[in-house]
This record gives sequence, C-alpha cells and structure tokens, in this order.
Amino acid sequence: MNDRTVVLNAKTVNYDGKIDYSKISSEVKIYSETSEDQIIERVQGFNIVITKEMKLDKEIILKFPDSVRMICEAGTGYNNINLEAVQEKGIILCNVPDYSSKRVSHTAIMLMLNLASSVQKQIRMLERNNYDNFRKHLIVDHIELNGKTLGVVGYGHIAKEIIKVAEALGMKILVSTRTSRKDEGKVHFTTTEELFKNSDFISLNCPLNSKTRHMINQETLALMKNTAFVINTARGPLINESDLIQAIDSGIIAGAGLDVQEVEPLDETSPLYTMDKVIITPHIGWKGLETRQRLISLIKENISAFSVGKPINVIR
Ligand SMILES: NC(=O)C1=CN([C@@H]2O[C@H](COP(=O)(O)OP(=O)(O)OC[C@H]3O[C@@H](n4cnc5c(N)ncnc54)[C@H](O)[C@@H]3O)[C@@H](O)[C@H]2O)C=CC1
Ligand SMILES: O=C(O)C(=O)CO
Repeated sequence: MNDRTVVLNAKTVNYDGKIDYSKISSEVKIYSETSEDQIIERVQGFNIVITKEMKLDKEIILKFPDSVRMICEAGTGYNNINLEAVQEKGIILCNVPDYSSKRVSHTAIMLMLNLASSVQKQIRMLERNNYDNFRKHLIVDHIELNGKTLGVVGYGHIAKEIIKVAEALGMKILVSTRTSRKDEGKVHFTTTEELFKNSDFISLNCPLNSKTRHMINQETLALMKNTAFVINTARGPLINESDLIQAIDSGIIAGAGLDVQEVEPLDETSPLYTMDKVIITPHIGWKGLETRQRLISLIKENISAFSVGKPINVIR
C-alpha cells in the first residue's frame, strides 16, 4: 500500500482540536503548521501529501521527492496549487468536491438576508446609541427578496444549493456558466454581462483561475444596478477589491457580502471593516463541525481509492 501520508497544516481544519486526522491512512504524520521552507524536508519519504489552502508554487512542487505520488487538497478550490508543476512531476492532484456545499450556501444566503435587512448597520447603530435613540432615529433599508433577481456565476454544487433556497424565497434566478445551456425549470441561463446588468444580488460561485480573476472590476461594476449587492463565497481575487470599494463608496452598486477577500487575512487597515453596506466574514463558509468531519472522511476515501490504484476526484 502506497499510503504513507503527511498532513502539512492540520490546524487549518483542526483549529479547535475536534478533528482527528490520524485514521485517514495506515501511516500518517501530522504537522499542525508548516512554513514554506519546511515543506520539502517534511514530504521526504511520503507518498501522499495533504494540504489546505497552502501555496504550493511551481518551484516547490518541482523539488518534491519522487516518493510523492499524490497531493490531496483538503478542500474544493485548488487555485493554491501549480497545476503545470503537478503535471510535469506526474503527481496526481485530487481535491474534495461537495463536502461543504450546504454550509457555504448557508453563508451566501446569510450574507444576502443580512444585507437585505441592513442587519449590520442596525447592530452598529445599537452599539453606538442607547436603545431609545435606536428606536427613535433608526432609518435603515429593508428590502423584500421575493421578486428580486439573484444572478449566480457558476452552476456547480454550491450554486445549486444557493439556488434552491433563493427559489424558496421567491427570487428569480439567472445563471452564467462556462458553457451555454438550456433553461432548467425556473433557472434562466444567460451571459455574464446580462447577468451583471439584470441582477439585484450577484453570487460568485465559480473557481478562481486566469479566466475568472478580477471578473468583478471597474468595468463590470459599471454594468450593475446601483441597488445591486455582490456576494462572494468563492475566492477573493474574483473581485478587484479596490474597484469594489470605490464602486460602493460612490453609489455605483449598493454593497457586498464577502466571505473571502483578495488577501487573507484581510489587512487590518482595509476600509471594508467599517463600511455599513459591506459584511465580511473570515472565509468561514466551510467551517461547520459536521462539514469538517465530512471533509476528513472524504479525504480518507480519496486516499483509499489512490492506494488501490483507482484514484478519485482527480484534477490532474
Ligand atoms: N467559502 C468557502 O469556505 C468555500 C469556497 N469554495 C469555493 O467555491 C468554488 C465553487 O465551489 P463548487 O460549487 O463546489 O465547485 P464546482 O466545481 O461544483 O462548481 C464550479 C462551477 O463554476 C463553473 N465555472 C468555471 N469557470 C467558470 C467561468 N469562467 N464562468 C462561470 N462559471 C464558471 C463550472 O462550470 C461549475 O459549474 C470553489 O472553486 C472554491 O473556490 C468552496 C468551498 C468552500
Ligand atoms: O474548500 C474550499 O475550497 C474552501 O474554500 C475552504 O477551504
């Protein structure tokens, strides 16, 4: 069995000590954290490398010893890993699809409901004022979601979960994805440009790659309604953050809900922290306990499949 496994940054998943990596394969070495200059030394002699959101660039992967036959990204997005180098080394790269789709969809819907009811603004007003003032002077926007249009970029696992809830809320659904498709039920497929023009909420649910990086920028923001909100639970660099901040500040769009940011953790000087029409969460979409337990059992399935010569969830 070629399943000698090293986990390089277990703490990213097991930050609360409730997650057990020890049974994912017959032999596992677990490191809580690994710095960039420790990677090569730590993967020596192992067949399988487990990482989460760690940058594995071309230079590092090309230095991997020949013992390493598989890298498993402990998550869905794998934009942190250089695909060219993986291919050049003949290493199998797999990910974990669909372990967190429901949990991430809850986060996207939470951000949308929160923005629709100005919850963040109300909490801030409560913090700043006593309750009497709060009651007397509170004027915040409350919009109804029924009848509004949700535009979803991407039509994968998470997008479909978000759409189920949005439909139950009475929203109209537009979707743009890589390939053109026929409408499915009430889901209307369109171009990204039309989606940006016609949506009240825009939810990003596609991978980050060279085609999608900065898909939200000054130009595309200008297409949107001035009442539109952008929700990003996918990857921060899908949005040019300074263009977004400017667009919200100048009323080009209404606001944003961002579970992911261009650079994580978000710099403490970022204006996003204090904007009333922006809600930020620190990439918590996937962080439920049940979600993380499911992640570990799916990693175990990836390893078992690989060790009997039938790898699953293969990216490259
Ligand atoms: N916030 C969080 O904690 C989490 C974030 N994610 C992120 O969410 C992303 C989506 O996850 P899933 O729905 O599970 O992935 P998925 O692979 O099931 O779906 C991705 C969808 O995006 C579409 N797509 C690809 N390129 C596109 C483009 N240029 N324009 C429009 N659509 C495009 C694909 O055709 C597919 O429909 C992941 O790549 C990951 O980056 C995933 C899990 C947790
Ligand atoms: O699984 C993913 O892609 C996430 O973003 C969580 O790490």
